[in-house]
Amino acid sequence: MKAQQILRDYLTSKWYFYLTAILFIVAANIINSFFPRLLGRFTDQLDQGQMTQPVIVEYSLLLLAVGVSFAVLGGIGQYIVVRLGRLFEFVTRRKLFGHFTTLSEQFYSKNGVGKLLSYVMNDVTAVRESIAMGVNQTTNATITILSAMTMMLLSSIPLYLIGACVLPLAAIPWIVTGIGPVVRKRSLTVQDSLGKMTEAAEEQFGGIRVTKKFAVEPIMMRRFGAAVDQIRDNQLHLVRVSSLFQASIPFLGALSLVVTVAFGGYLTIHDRITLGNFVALTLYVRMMVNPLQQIGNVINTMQRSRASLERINELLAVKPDIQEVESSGSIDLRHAAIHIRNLSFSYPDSDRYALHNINLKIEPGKTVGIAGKTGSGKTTLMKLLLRVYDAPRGTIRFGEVDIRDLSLESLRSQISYVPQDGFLFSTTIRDNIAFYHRDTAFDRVEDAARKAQIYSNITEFPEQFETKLGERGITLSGGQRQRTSLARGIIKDSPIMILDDSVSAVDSITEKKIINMIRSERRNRTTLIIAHRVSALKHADEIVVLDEGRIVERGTHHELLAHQGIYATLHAIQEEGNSDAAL
Ligand SMILES: Nc1ncnc2c1ncn2[C@@H]1O[C@H](COP(=O)(O)OP(=O)(O)OP(=O)(O)O)[C@@H](O)[C@H]1O
Repeated sequence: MKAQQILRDYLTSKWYFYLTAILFIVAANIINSFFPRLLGRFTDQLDQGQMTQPVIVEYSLLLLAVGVSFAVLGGIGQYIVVRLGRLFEFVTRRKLFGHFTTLSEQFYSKNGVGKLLSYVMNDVTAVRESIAMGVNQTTNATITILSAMTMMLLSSIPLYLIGACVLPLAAIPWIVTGIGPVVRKRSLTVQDSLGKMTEAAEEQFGGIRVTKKFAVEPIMMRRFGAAVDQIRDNQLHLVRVSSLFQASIPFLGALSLVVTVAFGGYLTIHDRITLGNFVALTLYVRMMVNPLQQIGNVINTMQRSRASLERINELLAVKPDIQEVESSGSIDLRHAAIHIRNLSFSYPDSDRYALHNINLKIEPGKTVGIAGKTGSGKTTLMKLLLRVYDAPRGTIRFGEVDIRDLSLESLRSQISYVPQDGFLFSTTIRDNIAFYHRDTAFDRVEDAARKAQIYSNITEFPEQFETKLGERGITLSGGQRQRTSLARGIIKDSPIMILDDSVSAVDSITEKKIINMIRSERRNRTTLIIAHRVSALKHADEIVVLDEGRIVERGTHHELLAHQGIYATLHAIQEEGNSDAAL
């Protein structure tokens, strides 16, 4: 995507509104340029002793008409431009958010949430400001300068005088092109450090509970302080150069006025120009300084927002890691066996295999338990089944269809994945459980809550299922969160269910009830259970044990106990724990 793509598309789609706004601003400025001319004439009549009461009234009304027309027409033009700028902000944020939803886990593990927020907030605002300002002030300035020049040329002010007066202003474009790129570069650094600060803030707020429990607030303050200091340094670096830029333009304006007053004044006292023309000339030169300053501001802002625009466009150009093939289709996973053949996988930025040569066939309707130490690859295997990451082609099939030939919608809508720490949204418990279909009947929500053994907890809250969670509501305990997330998985009622350590935070009695419920609910439907506790796995049709990414044991509970390997050791330790607890 080209650097200016999103902006160009927007401007092209709204060109007629922009044109209307520009016409209003042009008309306002042309009318405004009559101001000095009227005052010049007024001065001449005053000078020649022709001033009468009706003339004063006439000039006052004319000046009033100029002022009102300028305000009304300019106001309308400005309103349209500002409105369009806001619309751009809205459209771009929606587009960015829509794009974020297509990007994969890998993208999010590389880009912190704070950085992405900074794109959506700071960068979009910077571009919006620059378009509104750009159109408004550029039109204002260009027309004011052109009409001032035209008016000067149409009056009987000598050309050499006009030339001498506007000469200092000619240096402005030279300054603009010289300093502009420096402003842009420094502003890119500022935006980067703003992104880093948002990222740091996001992490600090996210981890505030841990920080407090470890009483390490000073360390966190120092770290955050470092991010803020970095911004200050970068901002000052930018301010130095942009202030120099801003200050040099009024200086040149003042220089023009000095020339006008000195040279124009000299010619006036020698009767080479009229007093009225001298007044008009001074006003015209004065009138041109502001627009020139505006042009400088616009260019300054544009340079800054260009950096933001580049970042937005780069982000929109990021392709999702997981791509669907054009011919992707859907199959009914209820009757499809899962075939995993010679599957080896390493994460994109890692040089070691997370899974080695996995071979596993899961017949439809069977329950498979997966055990293994932490880091042995259990979740990775599940991520590959959900295509959070892509497994090499040919290594995972559902029935006869390669996973890569299935549409993501078909695959993911038929798998219910319950992670160990399911994220709950800041909405009601009901909406969290009915996440997959918000309009699910209430009795089904209640039923799922009962099955997940969370019903009685929910009904104890004053607002029961309508209780809000998160920032504006209550905080659930770890075990309650896990069971709410389990209810969300149960209600989906999918052909395949994956419980990824989903009952690790509940007590053994509740775990037993949940496992029994899963066994009866999911009879004849494929279920994969990852667990560290043997009690959650022992009823599975087959149990596989992973170690360092390899399947090292497989069989039923009894076969594995007889095998006297890792599983049997795990069982022995846990049994011992239970009997210790019983003593
Ligand atoms: N996004 C990632 N990028 C790189 N390496 C990863 C990523 N996620 C996991 N790993 C690595 O892959 C290996 C397997 O991790 P995985 O999460 O599958 O283990 P696990 O068996 O599910 O562990 P646990 O029981 O603790 O959940 C680990 O060495 C881990 O560090």
